[in-house]
Amino acid sequence: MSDKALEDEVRAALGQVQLPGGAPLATYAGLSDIIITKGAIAFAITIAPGLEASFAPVRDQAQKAVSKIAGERKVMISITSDKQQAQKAQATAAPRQPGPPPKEPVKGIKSIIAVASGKGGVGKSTTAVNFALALKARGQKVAILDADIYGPSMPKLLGIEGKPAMRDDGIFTPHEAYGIKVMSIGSMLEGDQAVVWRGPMATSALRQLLRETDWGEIDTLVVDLPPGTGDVHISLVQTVPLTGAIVVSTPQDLALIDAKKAIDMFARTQVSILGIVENMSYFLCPSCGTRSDIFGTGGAADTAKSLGVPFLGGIPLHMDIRERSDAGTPIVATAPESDEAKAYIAVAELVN
Ligand SMILES: Nc1ncnc2c1ncn2[C@@H]1O[C@H](COP(=O)(O)OP(=O)(O)OP(=O)(O)O)[C@@H](O)[C@H]1O
Repeated sequence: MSDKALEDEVRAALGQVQLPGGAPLATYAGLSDIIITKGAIAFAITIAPGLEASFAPVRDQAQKAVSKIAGERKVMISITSDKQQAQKAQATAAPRQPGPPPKEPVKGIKSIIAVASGKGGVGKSTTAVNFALALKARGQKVAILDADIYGPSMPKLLGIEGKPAMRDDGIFTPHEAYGIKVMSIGSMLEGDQAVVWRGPMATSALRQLLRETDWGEIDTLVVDLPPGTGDVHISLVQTVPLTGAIVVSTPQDLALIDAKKAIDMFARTQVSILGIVENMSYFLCPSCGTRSDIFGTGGAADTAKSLGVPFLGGIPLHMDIRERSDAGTPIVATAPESDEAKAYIAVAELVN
């Protein structure tokens, strides 16, 4: 069936779902575009603030109705509140719940650590995967959630292919690599879809990947966040209790300015900063082992000090880190005795 035909079927199904006032959801002004990908059907329902409770059954009914025609695709429906809709929806408004909804732990997961960076390309994902593997090497049960909608890289970094399996009840069974369970938002995206997945779609996908995955018993879930600060970060910090965040930066000043912004965002949302990791901190000559501080190392340590957050150490710029990442054979798993791997293990030791 073509995507357009499937979209029409979804709309027809939504015609059978009633809003609190009795009108069909299909014609509701707050219904977003319906996005169809190979792995998912996603849309958002915008409501007035305070109507969350009365729209929860609408979401459930829509989920059921669309799931019937979704086949293998995951159905992702997010409810998002918008002040501009407030007046329109006033007539059916339910009493407003005071304060934000409580943070809910994720079943089976003891601790969640987010890995963030102020900007792209500083080595956040490489650090996240090797940090997770270092925790595993220290005896923990570890999982990774790749929430980087702009460049999901866990499938490549861990040599994972295809979509995760889904049980009959719609719950994902995560991939497994090097003894770590892995879910990536990349399995829901196709090509260049990050742009349309911004906002409600991305947060809805994050919620489902977190909550509708059979993680088993996990000591630490490492979440690889998108670079910068945005919807995915806000959604994560508002909905799950985080143990804390690690911010990755390169030694250059500019990257550190961005890192400060990321730290500020976590501070404002009461997430504790576990520390800053300085990536590509120094160059280790592959043939003679000589260390050169080509970027002027120490910037992250100074920034950490001035912000009163821990400095977790530096990771060398080393060809082996890049080559093994590209090959899906991360250094901590495949060369744990190397100095580079030891740098990641030292970070894990400081955090845990
Ligand atoms: N310490 C390192 N030494 C050598 N190469 C590295 C190092 N860290 C990361 N890289 C390489 O730098 C590139 C960017 O790394 P990575 O994808 O982890 O960055 P990122 O911050 O997650 O980027 P994005 O924001 O695009 O997701 C990759 O090719 C990776 O292999």
